[in-house]
Amino acid sequence: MNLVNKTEKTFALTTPLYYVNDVPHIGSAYTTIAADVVARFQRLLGHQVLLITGTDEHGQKIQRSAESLGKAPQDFCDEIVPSFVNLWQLLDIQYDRFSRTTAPRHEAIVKEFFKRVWESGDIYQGQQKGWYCVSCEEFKEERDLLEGHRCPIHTNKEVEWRDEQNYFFRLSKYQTKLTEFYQSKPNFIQPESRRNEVLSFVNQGLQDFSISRVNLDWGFPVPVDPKHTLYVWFDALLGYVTALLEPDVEATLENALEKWWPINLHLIGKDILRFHAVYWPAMLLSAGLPLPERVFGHGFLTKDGQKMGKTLGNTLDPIALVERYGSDAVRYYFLKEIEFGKDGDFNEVRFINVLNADLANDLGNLLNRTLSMVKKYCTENNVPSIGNEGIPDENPLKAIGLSLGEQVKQAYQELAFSQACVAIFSLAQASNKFIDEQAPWSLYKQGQQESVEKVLYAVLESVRLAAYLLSPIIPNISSDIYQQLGFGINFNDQKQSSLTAPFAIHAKWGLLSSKQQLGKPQPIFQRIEPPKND
Ligand SMILES: Nc1ncnc2c1ncn2[C@@H]1O[C@H](COP(=O)(O)OP(=O)(O)OP(=O)(O)O)[C@@H](O)[C@H]1O
Ligand SMILES: [Zn+2]
Repeated sequence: MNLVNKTEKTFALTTPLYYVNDVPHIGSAYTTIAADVVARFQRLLGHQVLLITGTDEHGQKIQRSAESLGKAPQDFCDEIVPSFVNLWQLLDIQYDRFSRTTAPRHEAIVKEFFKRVWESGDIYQGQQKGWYCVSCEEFKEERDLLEGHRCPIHTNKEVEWRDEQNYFFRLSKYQTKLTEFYQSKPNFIQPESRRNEVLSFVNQGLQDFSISRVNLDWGFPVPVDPKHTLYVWFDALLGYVTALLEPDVEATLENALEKWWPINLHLIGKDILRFHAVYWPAMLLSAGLPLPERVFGHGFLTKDGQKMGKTLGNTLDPIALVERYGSDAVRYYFLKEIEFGKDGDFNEVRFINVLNADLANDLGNLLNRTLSMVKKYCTENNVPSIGNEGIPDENPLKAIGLSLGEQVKQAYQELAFSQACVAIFSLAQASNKFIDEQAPWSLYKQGQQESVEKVLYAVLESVRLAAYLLSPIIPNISSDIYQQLGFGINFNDQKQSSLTAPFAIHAKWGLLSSKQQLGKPQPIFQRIEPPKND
């Protein structure tokens, strides 16, 4: 059966399917924002994109969370899920599919997949003994535990001893195949440090892992032995596949995989790297399916050096942040300030300083002062009729602008969001400097109208390019800038903007023309007053 029929023009990516043991927090938002930025960028490139997010609703962790509130697990999940949906809306995250592992269609996919693995002879019964972290839903090596048998990720939780009959997946059989795969696809695991972690884990020798639980009923029954419940991770990873189904087709693997498989990018935090970079490809090899293209494990947002998380409860509420500062501000800060892949702490003073410096000053003031100067010094309220040809390539802004599009494209493709921002803001900073040096107000007084218009054109065009290249990260601000420059483009209407503002045209310096009628100068980002220290 030829299950896959993917074309170059499609791009499918996933966030983790988040556990619904509690409402989402800034860590959950971090991955989802990054995924949305990648999706938006791919759409600008003209690709057909499928952004998948969702929730992982089975397993002991969820069952216990529900029990502690005296609720039935399904009711509990149904109550938590809207908090994810609402947060994504608040953050302008435009996903295409929301995959819930309790969806009836998902069970059909899981059964079919299980059957393929079963028929490969990779599932057998055995005795599982070991330390289990319910918050990770994972067995841990004794040597990795903290004092008092606590989980290194959930430092407030003790692991539990398990000794039970389970079904196992023959992971050890895939040791060589996986090693060969990692070698042939050096970009499969990113960043490099994560790849090295995985290689060293695999080199230590892979052990089979159990894929069923007893004494737990919140999950799918194991198809060949319903007394057992399927291990939550086995079913969760397949949630990515179920998400690929069109809404109205029958839930079969063939239908799911036809258009979008293999997934181009799994974006995850480093806590769940092993599942995605080792277990998942092995399961797919066993089922005879092609492997995903790339897994990127980013770092942790930390509080006092510890991973923020629902279990630890040391989280930051993204809703409060968005309500106070707006979604663009939150999106921008986390992607600009923390190198993607590394850990980063949140600090409110830093947050305010970065937003004021970059969005309010470098970009916002730049646009505002330039538009005001056009009003004052030019006879018409259109972009000065200089055009790209009127500006020599040595012009300092054009010189940066000419190569910026390609540079930023590469940064986005490498998920180097911070680098993309730095490169884009170097153009905004150069523009501010250029205005100060050229002093169009003096040129105007000296009657050098053409020189004035050249300066203003070069700056407006640079602001446009910066706004365009930032649009995946700050779609609202970019749309406002575009509107003030006379484009009727809203980057939150991605269908429209990918057609009317494709990367091939809008990422090039020199697009503005005198046809553009300028709008009223309005601040695009209000300066934030730092909190008073009292
Ligand atoms: N502190 C964090 N920093 C960055 N990403 C995070 C953070 N916390 C969660 N995530 C994102 O959420 C994923 C884990 O989802 P999960 O539902 O387990 O959330 P969690 O808050 O870590 O839960 P818990 O604390 O119960 O383990 C990570 O792989 C990552 O994508
Ligand atoms: Zn844990």
